[in-house]
Amino acid sequence: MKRREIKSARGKDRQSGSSAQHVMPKNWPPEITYLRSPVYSNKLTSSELSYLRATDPSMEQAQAATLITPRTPPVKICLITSPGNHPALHQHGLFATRYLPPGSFILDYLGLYHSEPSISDYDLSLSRDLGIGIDAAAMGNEGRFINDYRGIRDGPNAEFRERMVGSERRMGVWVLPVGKSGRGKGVGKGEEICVSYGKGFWKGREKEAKADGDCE
Ligand SMILES: C[S@@+](CC[C@H](N)C(=O)[O-])C[C@H]1O[C@@H](n2cnc3c(N)ncnc32)[C@H](O)[C@@H]1O
Repeated sequence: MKRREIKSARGKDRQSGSSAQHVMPKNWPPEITYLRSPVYSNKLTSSELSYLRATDPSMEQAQAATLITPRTPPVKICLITSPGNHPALHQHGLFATRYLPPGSFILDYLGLYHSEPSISDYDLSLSRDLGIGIDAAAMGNEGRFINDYRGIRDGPNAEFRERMVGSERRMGVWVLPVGKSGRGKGVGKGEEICVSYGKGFWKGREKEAKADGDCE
């Protein structure tokens, strides 16, 4: 399958092999490559590649109604300047540009599909069993700016869930469904989109901080 990667050029980008133009999202960092589809590490084994590109009929069926990927996701990248107690103050976050109903698809988390150990803050697990992750540290899309809900709101309003796009496995970001508790209310226009990174992410951070402290 041919991959199309978009390279930065004075804010406006051209898709290679196509005449389609794509304007980079506002506030996109120029040093990060903006992607519209995943990039595969050349170190992935053939069995890892077949997992990533396998056709899983049950998933395809389940996602049939949501397979159309909007060209421009309903999000914006914002520098967080307020409130002053936001835990990611002076970093960026991802915000909804319109009301997003419960259970709706927002965008895919794009980056480098790889299976090497990583300590990147932007590495999202795609298969724990195979050790495959999606690292958006050096390349990715708006998904890399989604913050964890802790310290921002009572709970997440979005979640990561796998989906198939054709025969390609992706990690999508979805608005939380209404759910049994009825807490999934959707994401309001202008509201920050937050997921749960999982306790493991923050435990790993604690360990790193402790190890750093031990060296002082
Ligand atoms: C995937 S990035 C999210 C985007 C990041 N804020 C940025 O501007 O690039 C993950 C990093 O964001 C920060 N972060 C995300 N959620 C956070 C939270 N709830 N509290 C503190 N830091 C958070 C942490 O530094 C974390 O390593």
